[in-house]
Amino acid sequence: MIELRGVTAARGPGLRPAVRDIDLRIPRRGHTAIVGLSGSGKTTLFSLILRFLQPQEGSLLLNGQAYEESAPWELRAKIAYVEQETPLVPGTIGENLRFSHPEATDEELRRVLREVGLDGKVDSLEDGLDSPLSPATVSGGERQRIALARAILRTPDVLLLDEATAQIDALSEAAVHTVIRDRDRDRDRARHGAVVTIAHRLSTVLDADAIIVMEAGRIRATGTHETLLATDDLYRRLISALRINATQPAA
Ligand SMILES: Nc1ncnc2c1ncn2[C@@H]1O[C@H](COP(=O)(O)OP(=O)(O)OP(=O)(O)O)[C@@H](O)[C@H]1O
Repeated sequence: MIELRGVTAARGPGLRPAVRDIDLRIPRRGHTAIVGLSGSGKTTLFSLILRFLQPQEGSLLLNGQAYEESAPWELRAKIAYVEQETPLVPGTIGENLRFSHPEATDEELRRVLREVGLDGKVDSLEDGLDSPLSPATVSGGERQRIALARAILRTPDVLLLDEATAQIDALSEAAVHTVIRDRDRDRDRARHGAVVTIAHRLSTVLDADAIIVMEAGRIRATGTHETLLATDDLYRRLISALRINATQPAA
């Protein structure tokens, strides 16, 4: 479980805090979605959880242990992060997938490629996993799927996913959701660990067990889709901005 206690943090020295007085508990299992307008502090929460940023006030804990008491690598081994704009390393598909886990076998790489629906594409390439990966040859959606495949090579305790805002193809979108929630219980990440998304799509928000609404650096409200729809005006506006019929029942 990740816990933030009274956390206030700025993005740099001399800057005003980007998040203030954050009290948040992310359960060990399940899907937590963060929503909010641009600049409300969603990415800053991820930076804090990843320890890229230190709080000015307050503290963070992972499974009851204060962040300062663990080595950065210990935290990073438990937390996987899928960025919105995934940096690809120059090299082959295999090298990109093995970036954090050089010891992974070809069989393991195939398994995660299958999970994100890229196995067919890789198999169709003459050199398979040894094919060079160039940012010019993969779409934004495929990039995020490669990052996701990399993140799930070893089951992380916490999977942080900053969902792509750019239009991505339907297959990629579906693959991302399947990784969070799979009909196959063994592969359902939210059943085995914590999945935290910065959600930019309706389907992701609807999927969440808990939703956090950020506003101007603070947590404005927390709840399920149904309770927030009934009680929170900003949530309703965010949902309609996602061009959704707010009365549509949760899928
Ligand atoms: N690298 C940075 N340097 C300085 N200020 C920053 C930096 N990144 C974000 N901020 C500021 O911190 C505040 C919170 O930004 P943050 O990126 O966490 O919001 P967000 O909700 O993730 O927004 P978006 O949806 O646009 O990514 C904003 O006022 C923003 O201008």
